[in-house]
Amino acid sequence: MKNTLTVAQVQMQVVRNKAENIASACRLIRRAAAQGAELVMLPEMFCCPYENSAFRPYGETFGGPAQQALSALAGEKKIWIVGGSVPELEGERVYNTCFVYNPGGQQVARHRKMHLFDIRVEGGQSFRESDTLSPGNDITVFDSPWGKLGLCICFDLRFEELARVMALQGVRAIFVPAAFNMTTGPAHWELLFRQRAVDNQLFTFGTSPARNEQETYVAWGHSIVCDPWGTVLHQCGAGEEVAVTTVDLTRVEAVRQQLPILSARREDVYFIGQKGKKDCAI
Ligand SMILES: O=C(O)CCC(=O)C(=O)O
Repeated sequence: MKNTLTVAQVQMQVVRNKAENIASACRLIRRAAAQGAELVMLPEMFCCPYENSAFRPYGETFGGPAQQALSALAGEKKIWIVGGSVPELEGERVYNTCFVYNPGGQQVARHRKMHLFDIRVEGGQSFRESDTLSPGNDITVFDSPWGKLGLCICFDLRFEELARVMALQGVRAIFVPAAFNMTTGPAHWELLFRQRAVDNQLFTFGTSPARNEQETYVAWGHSIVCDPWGTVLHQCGAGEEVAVTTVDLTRVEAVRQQLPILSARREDVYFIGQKGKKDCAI
């Protein structure tokens, strides 16, 4: 198993033209590959404005143009690509989906966002993804030369159970294409990435679009990498950036050994209801 991983996070500016977004993503992925990235990661909805009215018209079925471009580029550059997310059309439904490609250009994972982002913060951000999107129902973990890796999309990160299940399945890093906003970004972005990293003693990578003040939904930016100790190894600003970070994955096993919290959990008492009779999953 490889222990050193160089990741590039493409914090790109998303515009209103889908083809232009795909072209920008490819241009920045090429730049990342030239800088030595072994795995390149894009933001949530990298080829679509983050807007309910846009998800269906910008969407694509399985094997659509954004997916084809990323698969071809992964094969050409012999890199891994965690392809942010795209609106994926299937029948009447639209999913917020992340596809992952290996250096052979094969799609090796697909995560459909499981928790839809429906919030209404007084005096701040409102959004209802469930007006247009359907939730996925599967936890996504995939094999790589660096061991098992996990995926979740933006709001999914708020659900500690999801990250915990992935950690218990053995993942060493969780990749999170995301687009927090100007209300929840400053309040919770860094906190959540550090929190999931510390709780589960693994790396977290969050990649956001660059901020665009003209858009209806203004992304926070601040793409981030946290290590299993909760240290922020890199955090971008708000503008367009390709951030390249090399991590030492043996930190996962080292921290788990030095501070053994995962192995010290008391599963025998973590349940709600009568002792010995688990009637509520946690
Ligand atoms: O959880 C948040 O604050 C932001 C989530 C979000 O923007 C999303 O799920 O797309």
